[in-house]
Amino acid sequence: MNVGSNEEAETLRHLFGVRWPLVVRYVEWLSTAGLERGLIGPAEVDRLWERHIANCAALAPLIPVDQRVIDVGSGAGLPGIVLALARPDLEVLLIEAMSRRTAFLREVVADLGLRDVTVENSRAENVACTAPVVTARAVAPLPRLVKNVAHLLEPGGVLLALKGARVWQEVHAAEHLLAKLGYQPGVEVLTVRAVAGQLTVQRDADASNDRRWATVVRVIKQ
Ligand SMILES: C[S@@+](CC[C@H](N)C(=O)[O-])C[C@H]1O[C@@H](n2cnc3c(N)ncnc32)[C@H](O)[C@@H]1O
Repeated sequence: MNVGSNEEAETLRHLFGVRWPLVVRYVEWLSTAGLERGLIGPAEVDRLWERHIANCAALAPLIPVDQRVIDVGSGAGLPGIVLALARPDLEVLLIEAMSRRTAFLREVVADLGLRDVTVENSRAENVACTAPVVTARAVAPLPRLVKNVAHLLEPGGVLLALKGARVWQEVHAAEHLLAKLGYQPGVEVLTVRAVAGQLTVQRDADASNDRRWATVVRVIKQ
């Protein structure tokens, strides 16, 4: 198991607490059935902790307590299942368009005993419910994402999208759409990393040269 630097490993253990064995089990699911069924590429198996679990865990400090969260395009459960494991106070709905993937998600949720996680096989555009928090990773470029999830957010609700090195290009392409789609003007770009055993959030730091830094775009609904 390659959890990353000592600091990152310590931070993850602290974050997941007593649920650590469940996270290890989830990683086993990803690297066995997830790989066999094509939800995880072979190249990802050795970097599940660093590139996927740690990256998704970075959303945990950005969500207030006892919230309902809709994770759009969950795929193999990233970030939705990681969030549910890190934050048992959250109620999480995983929306995934591909039935093969939702079958996997349902098996994992049942096996891990995640009673506050629900799985829905649908496209986000066709889902009618709303939540104060919507998350997404690697689902669509920001302009398409803000369009496809606007109806899922309650007034004042927050879209948290994990993004990569091209984040600023996506932000510039999306900014002019926000008012028309009912969002507050302006996009925040946040970076999250492990410092002294805690996940710390910074605004507008340059994350492009350090893959360990998770980059999160935050957009707020009016
Ligand atoms: C590249 S995968 C990323 C999966 C996961 N979020 C991750 O970071 O590993 C994108 C996933 O989003 C799903 N997806 C894309 N557009 C969607 C939509 N409009 N509604 C629901 N799911 C969608 C796809 O079926 C796919 O499983």
